[in-house]
Amino acid sequence: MASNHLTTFLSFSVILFISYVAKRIYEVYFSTHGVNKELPRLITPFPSLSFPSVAIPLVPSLNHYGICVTWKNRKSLYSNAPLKTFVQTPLIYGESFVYTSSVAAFRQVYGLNSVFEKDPNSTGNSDICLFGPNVIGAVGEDWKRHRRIAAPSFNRNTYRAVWDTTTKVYEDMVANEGWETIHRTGIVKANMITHKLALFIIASVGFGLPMAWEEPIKTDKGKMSLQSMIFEVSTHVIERARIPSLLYVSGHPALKRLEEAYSTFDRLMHERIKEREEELIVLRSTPGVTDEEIADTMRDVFGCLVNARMSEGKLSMSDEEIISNCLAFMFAGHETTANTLAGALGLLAIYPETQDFIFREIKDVLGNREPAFEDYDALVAVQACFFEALRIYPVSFLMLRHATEDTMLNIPRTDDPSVVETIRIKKGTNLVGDLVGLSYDPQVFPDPEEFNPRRWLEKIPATSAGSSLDQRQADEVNLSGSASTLDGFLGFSFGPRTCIGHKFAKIETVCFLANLLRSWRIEPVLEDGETNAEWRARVLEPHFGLTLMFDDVPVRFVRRSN
Ligand code: HEM
Repeated sequence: MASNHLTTFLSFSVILFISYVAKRIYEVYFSTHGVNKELPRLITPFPSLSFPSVAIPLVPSLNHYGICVTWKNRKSLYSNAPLKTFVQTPLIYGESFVYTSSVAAFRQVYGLNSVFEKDPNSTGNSDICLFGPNVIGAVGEDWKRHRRIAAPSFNRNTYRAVWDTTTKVYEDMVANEGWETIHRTGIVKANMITHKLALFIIASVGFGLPMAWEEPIKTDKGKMSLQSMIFEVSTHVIERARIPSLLYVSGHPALKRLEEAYSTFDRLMHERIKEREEELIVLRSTPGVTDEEIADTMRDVFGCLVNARMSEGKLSMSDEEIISNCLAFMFAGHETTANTLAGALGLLAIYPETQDFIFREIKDVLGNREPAFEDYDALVAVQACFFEALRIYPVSFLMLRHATEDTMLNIPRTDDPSVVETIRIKKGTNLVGDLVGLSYDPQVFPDPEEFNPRRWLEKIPATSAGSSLDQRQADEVNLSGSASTLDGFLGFSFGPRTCIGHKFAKIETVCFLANLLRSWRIEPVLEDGETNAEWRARVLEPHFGLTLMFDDVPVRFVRRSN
């Protein structure tokens, strides 16, 4: 009797297995993958943007490159793709994804009136919304509401605060690290200082929570310090979203830390919303106080959100949504800026002549005075250095969308750009904007592995930090489709959902680089007999999560004599 059951069970399992294999074979080899054209295909065990792909160690011989498929294959992925578009087809599990690195396709997918949308349930989007909807994860009308309320927070006052705070953090760093009087520092982990910087700026300019360069992990009352709390919250969003709450009772130290950080963050944010609202009520009822004065008091991004919410009425954004947007800014603004700047410092270390070129520009612009916010515009080579580092390391490397209706993409052929071909795309198809593919396209960026900030010099638009558009105006320009995005530079995306913090990030990095490079030369810390190229391959090979990241980037700062 028992053996009969076993035989039935086994036969049933075999039938299920064969049906699954047959279904996979059909899907892999005979389905259209949502497109009407025969596009080059990359067959991998799983989709790159899926849990198994991230969890299972890489096996390049089986085409299992995980989430860094585009990085690992950046020299070859599009060599047989005349439309700079291919289909990734997973063999074992999951749906196909269409990848494109074509600038023309980017403009259609991310531009105005596109039918391609973010999927609010996709990995990353749903995680980042763990406190509630926010500007990163929301779609449709809900996203418009978040963006409309959040955009005015990114204005000239904010940018000035970014500049001033960055200068202060730089000075704190030099004083606290004991670099004021020395000629040559010890080994500096560039990624550590850039993470600290980015965290401080977002905490201070974002939430009005200034931090000190040296801060203990615990307060004297044994509680987590502000710095540790913000660091924990901004770097462990995925873990917080994914780890089931039941596991927290295990009392594992890492989970305890996470729980403490998130509950403190939640409590602190609620308290601060209340404080800010009370402050605003007093201000608004004070005779003679102008809107400008109110805006000036509510200078940080968080204050602007509370102010905007009060102007529009409570229903416009709940407390949870304000907190969720703050988490979104912390997440989106911390790792991205820190890793781009770490990459820039690493590249500058191995390109001394580029450093000298940038140093000469800084000297020409500033002479011997300190850099000021108004200098941003003139520091073109420093800006170019940032763009080039972001091109080489596009931290936000994949931008996922799905087609909300049947649509098409018109893409010029690489071998004859006068011939434009149409790819019809079915509703529901997943599309990935591949920023690594675009950044390493030799047609757009000749000699793409070369760190060459000069390639951007003529493309940097003549707007200044002082006179430039605030984010609301920038949004309007983007919506009108006339944004003067640097040709081919889409590291901050394009169109209505372009990065809301792009100027925030640029001003922070340009200010930091201008301060650092005017006083110091950066050198790589090489191992015995190591060349700069070997150092680059060892140290500047990124790894990948929701963003592109670096481990230790060991450099040394040597004081410039003039
Ligand atoms: C080097 C630094 C940065 C890079 C490379 C970067 C890149 C990007 C990219 C590519 C997107 C579009 C993603 C997509 O549509 O799938 C984006 C969106 C976004 N970024 Fe950034 N970002 C940076 C810094 C910042 C900063 C400093 C903030 C905030 C303080 C920020 C806040 C956001 C937000 C809120 C969005 C979502 C906008 C929306 O969907 O309307 N980012 N960023």
